Amino acid sequence: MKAYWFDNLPGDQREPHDSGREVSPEYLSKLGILHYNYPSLDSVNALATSRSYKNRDEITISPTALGAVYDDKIKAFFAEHLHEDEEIRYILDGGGYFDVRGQDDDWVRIKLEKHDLMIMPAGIYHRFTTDTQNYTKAMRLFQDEPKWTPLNRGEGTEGNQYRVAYVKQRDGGVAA
Ligand SMILES: CSCCC(=O)/C(O)=C/O
Ligand SMILES: [Fe+2]
Repeated sequence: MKAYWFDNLPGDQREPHDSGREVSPEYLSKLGILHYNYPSLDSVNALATSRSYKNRDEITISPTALGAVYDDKIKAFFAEHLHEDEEIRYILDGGGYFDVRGQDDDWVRIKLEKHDLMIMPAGIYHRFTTDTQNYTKAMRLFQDEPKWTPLNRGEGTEGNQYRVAYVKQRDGGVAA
């Protein structure tokens, strides 16, 4: 895993877009992002149990696996959105980038590789893309229903109760 500020330059979303400015694990944890490297599924299972996760699935995101819909799929994942539940993503093979919004609304890019596991809080604005390998195989762990439900930013998300609670927690309990 490596985290850095996104460079905001135009170009293919799958390129690194590395500004050269690293983001520390402390800052990520302030945003509510936790990261582990788990070579064994035993650790993933233990974490899932400790956080009461009930469901999981596996997804392969590649032109071979998805065929003609690959481009549409990575466009959909790259639209800025939030989820109303905490989510765990565990990279089984390949890699990819999660971009999450920092406190000043700038993008932090998180590069995930095989055996990286990330916990993302409910309410954080984010997006995902494959990298230039065009191959991500991931386990998605869900606290409840095994459903990927994105709420795109701007469609009433500012007043969403999970968004409001997330911002309050992130900013130390002081409403913005
Ligand atoms: C790498 S898992 C697929 C993407 C995903 O689950 C998600 O929530 C993108 O924002
Ligand atoms: Fe998402």
